[in-house]
Amino acid sequence: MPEDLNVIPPGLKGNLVHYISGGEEGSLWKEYTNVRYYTNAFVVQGQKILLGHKKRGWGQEKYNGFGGKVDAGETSLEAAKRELKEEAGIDAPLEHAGILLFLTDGVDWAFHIDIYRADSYSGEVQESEEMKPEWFSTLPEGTDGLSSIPYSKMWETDECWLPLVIANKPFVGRADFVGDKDKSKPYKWWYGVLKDEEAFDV
Ligand SMILES: COc1nc(N)nc2c1ncn2[C@H]1C[C@H](O)[C@@H](COP(=O)(O)OP(=O)(O)OP(=O)(O)O)O1
Repeated sequence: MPEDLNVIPPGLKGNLVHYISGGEEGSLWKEYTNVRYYTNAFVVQGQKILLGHKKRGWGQEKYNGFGGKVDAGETSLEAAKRELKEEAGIDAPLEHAGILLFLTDGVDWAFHIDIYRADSYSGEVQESEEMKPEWFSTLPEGTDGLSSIPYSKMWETDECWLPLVIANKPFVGRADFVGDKDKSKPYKWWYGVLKDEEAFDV
């Protein structure tokens, strides 16, 4: 059956090549009135990716990229570079890789997360108050003594889009969660690969 490329969820736009979706049949996307802007950055070097084990706050004990809120007066890219420096101690030539929209219970706003990636960095990777950085293999079987990406210790559905970051394919996606904070579970999700970066137009 051909894909219906007009099914992009509310809050996203893009020039789609293909998508994946899942969740409870017949469930609806949540309504939201506000958006809060965040960043999340990944350094990918050959078959290695740098993740951080979050030590406090939202997503504590999960592995993730490095990022946080975009402060007033900052661009998203400036915020991404600042957060990478604060949380992992490094500078990197970050490039925009994707946009994610996450909704969860208890708030009437959506997380809009600009995803960035870089193939190189400068400085020394260092643990911070917020994150403990750790290299993982991008290969499912691990490589060079590194474990594979610990998807079971990450936000659910990360497995849908992190391979796109690694493969450098532009994407947009949305996941709506139900339940309390860090214990929330996705009930509906959708991730689409875009033809080109210009298609990021949310
Ligand atoms: C499914 O939901 C999420 N999945 C993933 N992979 N990442 C998420 C999700 N929801 C939020 N995030 C990311 C976005 C940011 O990178 C962090 C949260 O940022 P944080 O709350 O730590 O923001 P800071 O500005 O660093 O906070 P402080 O005020 O504590 O410094 O998680």
